[in-house]
Amino acid sequence: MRQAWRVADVRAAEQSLMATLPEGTLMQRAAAGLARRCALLLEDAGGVYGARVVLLVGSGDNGGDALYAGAALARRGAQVRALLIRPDRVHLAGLRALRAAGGFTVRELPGQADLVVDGIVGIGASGGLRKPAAALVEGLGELRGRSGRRAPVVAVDVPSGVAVDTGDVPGAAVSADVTVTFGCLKPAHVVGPAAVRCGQVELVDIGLGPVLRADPAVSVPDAADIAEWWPRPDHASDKYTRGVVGIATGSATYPGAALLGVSGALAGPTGMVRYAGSAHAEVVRAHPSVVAVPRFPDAGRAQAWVCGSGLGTDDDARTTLRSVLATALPVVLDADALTLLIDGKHAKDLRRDAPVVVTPHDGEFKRLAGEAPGPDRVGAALKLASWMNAIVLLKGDRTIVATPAGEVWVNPTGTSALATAGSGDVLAGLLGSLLAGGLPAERAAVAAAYAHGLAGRRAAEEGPVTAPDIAAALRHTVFDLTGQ
Ligand SMILES: NC(=O)C1=CN([C@@H]2O[C@H](COP(=O)(O)OP(=O)(O)OC[C@H]3O[C@@H](n4cnc5c(N)ncnc54)[C@H](O)[C@@H]3O)[C@@H](O)[C@H]2O)[C@@H](O)CC1
Repeated sequence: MRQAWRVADVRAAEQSLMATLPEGTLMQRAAAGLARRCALLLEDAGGVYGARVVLLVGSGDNGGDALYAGAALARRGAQVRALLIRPDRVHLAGLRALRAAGGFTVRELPGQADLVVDGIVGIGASGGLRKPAAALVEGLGELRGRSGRRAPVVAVDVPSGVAVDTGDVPGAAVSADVTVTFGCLKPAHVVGPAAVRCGQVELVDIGLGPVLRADPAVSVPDAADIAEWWPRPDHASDKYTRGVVGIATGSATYPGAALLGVSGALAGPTGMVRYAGSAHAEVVRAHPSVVAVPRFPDAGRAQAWVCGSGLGTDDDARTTLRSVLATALPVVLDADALTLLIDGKHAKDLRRDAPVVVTPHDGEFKRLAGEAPGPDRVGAALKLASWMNAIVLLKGDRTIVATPAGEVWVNPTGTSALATAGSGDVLAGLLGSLLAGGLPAERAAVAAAYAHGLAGRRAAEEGPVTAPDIAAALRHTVFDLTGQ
């Protein structure tokens, strides 16, 4: 897994590390790593010697990093030009180093470049990018160099203009091909529209790890985490010990929601799927292995329930939701179940010991929380999790999982292929199966989002994606992840 820390925690760690080191050591380490990555890019595009490098240099230490890295490239024969955003406020030692290496300053963006280094602003940024930097970043992607190739943009620490702690992009901002960051990841590298602006993120070790004492702001799972967590049967397993998941979604009016939830659940680790609801006949016809009944009280035992999508919002739906919440089992609430929560009539039902996972998209989030997630999606998800005492899976390009205890995960496998009707039903079913299979609720939510994203990508390889394609791709995805 990867983890990201907030600016205040990074600053505290840097300060305690700097106190033990000769002045400037950290910047030298950062600049060396930055220069190395820039040189690799130039080597791929005709070599460092003779390459035209443009540095965009802001007034803080981020600009200092760019200047020192520029000096290192100039020593290898690159033609390095620095455009100073505020010539009256520049990292003087960095500028001296650049000049001593043969680099020089320019007043305007040159017409040609083989590489652009964005050192306008780093973790010291506040608010959106200000003039004149804002105007400067507009045309960056157009610069071309030797053999007409577009000049890659390398962001120093973070792309200038992004909100580092939230991943928001409030205005003009750099879109980087590569972001070279120092010490640890920050939230902007992994969440929100900023993450897309980072391009490929490369972490340079400057020795921060041992002094980074604060809890991370967000964690990002990788395939190894999901493989480790995924419940697997062993020689002693039977259909009951693997867990039984119950699906209370869909209706005679919306049987599709039931079928999709069930198909998501069938791709999970449980040994049996039960269904309770008025789409029972359709469910059995499509999935003969499912034990389906019309009413929740007749459903039999399960280890987790999924309730919501396609259920409707009438009295019967309310009764089902109330019954599901009255169990002592982990529960996933989606779609119509979330709508039923909005009037507060189920506040008492939500006071339960077993976990509740809610899976809103932005519209549902707004109705549940009373306001849209806004620019700080992690903060918003955490607030709702704490308020509802539930795990919140906030759907999006980078789906967020937030817990009432303050943990946050961001899913890295999202794809626009998942933005299709019924996709969330498949996710909820899979999540229910992981819960019933015994995973702690936040891990079940993280693992479900991860596998769901991979399945969406896999399905997209074969053409336009519908929800049944995602469910079908899940089986292969789970096999790839777990070997089973
Ligand atoms: N602190 C450390 O130990 C290290 C810091 N390093 C670098 O230092 C950076 C942080 O340096 P600073 O604290 O000097 O801060 P920055 O260089 O990120 O930014 C500070 C400057 O940017 C201007 N600024 C702020 N918001 C702006 C906006 N919205 N539009 C335009 N200009 C804006 C401010 O006027 C200020 O002068 C890191 O991102 C990293 O690149 C690295 O050298 C590694 C070590």
